[in-house]
Amino acid sequence: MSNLPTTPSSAAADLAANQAKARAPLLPRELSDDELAVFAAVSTRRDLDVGEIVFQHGEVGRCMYIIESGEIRLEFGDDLPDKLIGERTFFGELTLFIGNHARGATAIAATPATVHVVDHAAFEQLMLHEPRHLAHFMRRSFSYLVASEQQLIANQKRRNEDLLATLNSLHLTQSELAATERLVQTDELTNLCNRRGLYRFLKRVQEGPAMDSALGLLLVDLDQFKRINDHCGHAIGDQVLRAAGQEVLSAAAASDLPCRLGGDEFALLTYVANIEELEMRAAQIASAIRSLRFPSPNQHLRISVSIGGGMCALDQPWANWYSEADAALYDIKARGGDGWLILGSNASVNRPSASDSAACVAEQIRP
Ligand SMILES: Nc1nc2c(ncn2[C@@H]2O[C@H](COP(=O)(O)OP(=O)(O)OP(=O)(O)O)[C@@H](O)[C@H]2O)c(=O)[nH]1
Repeated sequence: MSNLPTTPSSAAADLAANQAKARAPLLPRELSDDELAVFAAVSTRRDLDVGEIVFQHGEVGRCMYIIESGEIRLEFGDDLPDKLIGERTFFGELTLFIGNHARGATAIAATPATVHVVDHAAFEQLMLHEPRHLAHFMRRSFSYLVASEQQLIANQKRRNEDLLATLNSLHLTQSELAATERLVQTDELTNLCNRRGLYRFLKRVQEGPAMDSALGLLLVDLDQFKRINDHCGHAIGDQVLRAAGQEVLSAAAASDLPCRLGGDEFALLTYVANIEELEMRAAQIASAIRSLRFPSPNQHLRISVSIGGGMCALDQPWANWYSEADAALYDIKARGGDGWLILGSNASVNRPSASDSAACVAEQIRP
């Protein structure tokens, strides 16, 4: 047991300090003069060197401490900030209230310090002889604990809200990124995939697992489209491109890739059972586009297309079979267009049926 000693300073300075202390409101965990005297009367004093451990995190506690002089650092771990506490402050009190309580922090002397150690026997003495002081001390202590707990819950709630906001913004960024990615792969005029989208699809096809059906490629190019622009204007030209794109789309199944490569060039990558089915797709596109009608200065404008195609040898680089389909397209163009040529099929150059081929764009817009 001990009494709190006075610090070795002048009496005037002590008085001023005491007056200042008397005026300043107590911090929640500071003891009043009365409380200090009551606890000092039943406690033992312990001197600590810098770095000396008072107790360890997780250790079962037996005593509470009051700092007479110096500073103690409480280390809570788990990314929680340390706390530096000073003179008159009490800590480790839960062990007296609860008994066999595991310490929630490690307490270390941050400076040379002296503490009062209040053990269970001392606490029981106080219960008998100083119940009023003890009740007041406990009420204060509980209020502090409840407030800390509420603060902890509020912090947790705020952290959860922040986390939720971060997740939401991440989600938003992801959808924006996905939308941007879709946009850079989409042709503005027809809404079909553009050349960039086609290359991504080809890469996916070659790197992905093998499919049951075979892949065929059709390259579709409008005949003499430049003349449509020249004679009917760009607006009609755009209308023709949109309508032609729609017909390529109509010939595609959900797993196929219809796209506009640029200008008046379209492509269809399509899963088919065999080359005959690929040929049927080409015929469907050619006659559908041939059936389209547009207003023109002379009379109703008819258009035709040339289509080159072939089956895709997926064990070879895609550039190989792409250039073969392109060569077939060039071939049909060189023979006057308005038809399709599928490499490897029995038929050579095909043309739309006689009923469809009554007119072509060149004749329609000839002055
Ligand atoms: N209206 C319109 N025209 C376009 C667009 N993009 C490209 N063009 C035009 O399409 C025309 C394509 O001309 P060419 O490549 O010579 O093709 P073509 O006239 O069909 O000739 P062939 O293919 O040999 O039959 C060019 O005049 C381009 O200016 C577009 O988005 N809208």
